[in-house]
Amino acid sequence: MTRIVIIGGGPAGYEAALVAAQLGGQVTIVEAEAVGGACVVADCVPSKTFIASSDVATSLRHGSALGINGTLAGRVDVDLAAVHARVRDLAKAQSRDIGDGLVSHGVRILNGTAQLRTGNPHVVEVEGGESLEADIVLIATGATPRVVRGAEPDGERILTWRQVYDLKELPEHLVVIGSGVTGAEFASAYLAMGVPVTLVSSRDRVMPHEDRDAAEHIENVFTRQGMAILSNARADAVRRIENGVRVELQDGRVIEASHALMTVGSVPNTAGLAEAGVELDDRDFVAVDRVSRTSVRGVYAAGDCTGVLMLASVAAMQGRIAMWHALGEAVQPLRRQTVAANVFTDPEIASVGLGQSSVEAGAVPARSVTLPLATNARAKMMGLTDGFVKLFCRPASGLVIGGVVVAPRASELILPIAMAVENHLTVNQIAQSFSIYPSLSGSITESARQLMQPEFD
Ligand SMILES: Cc1cc2nc3c(=O)[nH]c(=O)nc-3n(C[C@H](O)[C@H](O)[C@H](O)COP(=O)(O)OP(=O)(O)OC[C@H]3O[C@@H](n4cnc5c(N)ncnc54)[C@H](O)[C@@H]3O)c2cc1C
Ligand SMILES: NC(=O)c1ccc[n+]([C@@H]2O[C@H](COP(=O)([O-])OP(=O)(O)OC[C@H]3O[C@@H](n4cnc5c(N)ncnc54)[C@H](O)[C@@H]3O)[C@@H](O)[C@H]2O)c1
Repeated sequence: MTRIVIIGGGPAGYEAALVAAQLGGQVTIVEAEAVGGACVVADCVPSKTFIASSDVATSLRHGSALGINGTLAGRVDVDLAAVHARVRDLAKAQSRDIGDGLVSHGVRILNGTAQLRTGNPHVVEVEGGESLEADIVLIATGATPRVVRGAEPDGERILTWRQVYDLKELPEHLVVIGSGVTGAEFASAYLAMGVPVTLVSSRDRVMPHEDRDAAEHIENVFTRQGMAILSNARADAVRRIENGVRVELQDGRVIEASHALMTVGSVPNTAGLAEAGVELDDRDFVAVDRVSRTSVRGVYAAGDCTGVLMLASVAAMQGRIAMWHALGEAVQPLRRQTVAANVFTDPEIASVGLGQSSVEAGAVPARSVTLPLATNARAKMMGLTDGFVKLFCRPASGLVIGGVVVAPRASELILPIAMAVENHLTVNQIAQSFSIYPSLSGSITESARQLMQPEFD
């Protein structure tokens, strides 16, 4: 039996474990905190659960435009203790369910911090516990919030995104520092809950890695809803002052607020690996190829510790690919161009495949169309004025190569475009598919129709 030791029980680790157990491996997961990983107990699952509550606040406010008054003069009443208890309970239950699933598949779970010693066999030492010999090791140790010197989180007023669920009251004024996806999502959620938000953005626009039109669209929505966005602004220091925080920007500007939320990115949990002979890249992520192999034979790595695309779905796929490869199954290398991703702001941004920046950089020739949601019959009925659908296809063949949806629940609307990209469908094939009338997805078939080429073209 192949002995497989997996370090880290997040999506990369637990999905890999399920595949390896299914293929007959003898599998042990060593996890320092809780099964499910930071994804389930601290990052993705808690934030999306929190956002589910802020979405309700948004709907209540939006109701008055449709003749339903659920709020008092636009104010919503947030029971923060109940919101946070729900976040914690759901994360715990999810962690428990994943643990139960692993055990029922025969996976052994050990609690503790693991240290890798490479060799033949490899040895994984669990702090204060066993030494495990392994034929195959998967490093799936994830990442940790980055700390800016001079702006160290204290868990009370200066917070990481993992600490917000300990707050007893909503901030009177929240400064969110860093406008990547994490910053944008929290800024959006707190704004919906009625908190005055200032967003400190180091670039000239928020979410610099997202589709430019989508990011600008969301920035306009944020501003219209009363968020203050400071562009080209880097925080140098965040200090405690009486009853609040003082944020000092590099250009001399100062913001005083009740709380600061640091969303300035993550650093990989890869301490000790270079010493074990595992090659790291210049940012300390584990260097891997497209089937998750590291520089050491028999040692694979997956998920955030590789920095490939820091998404739970990608972590899980990298983990599965590692085990399929290690255990001799046919395997398709990771294809970044088919990965769908979603930003859970209000409205959401979902995207897949090649986008505007690749087209503008001349990396790929494409035709595209952008349909504002305001032209969609269902959107009109729902009182939606923001959002759009954008579709990209090859100029001659009409092959769908990418798309962006900005809409409420865009995460649910992107799938037909993701399927088209994955399965090499053309705009004609999407255009000929029935969408429901009236529906937001009708804008996807409509944009495909607008991109259709006559047969003789
Ligand atoms: C705020 C936020 C929201 C997010 N929302 C989404 C989203 O909506 N959708 C999405 O797809 N992605 C989202 N992500 C990204 C997603 O959370 C990560 O991509 C995912 O957690 C990566 O999984 P992983 O298995 O690599 O690592 P993790 O989930 O971080 O798990 C790694 C585990 O390894 C353990 N570990 C570390 N070192 C050791 C050691 N030496 N010994 C033993 N155990 C160890 C840790 O305790 C941890 O439990 C979000 C991220 C953040 C920060
Ligand atoms: N919905 C989702 O799928 C989801 C949600 C959250 C995070 N993630 C993933 O996690 C990864 C990390 O995202 P993130 O947003 O946490 O980090 P990030 O690194 O993408 O963004 C951090 C931002 O903070 C800025 N910054 C750094 N120091 C600063 C300072 N001193 N002052 C002001 N700004 C500063 C950076 O320039 C950057 O724009 C991404 O790959 C993202 O896709 C995904």
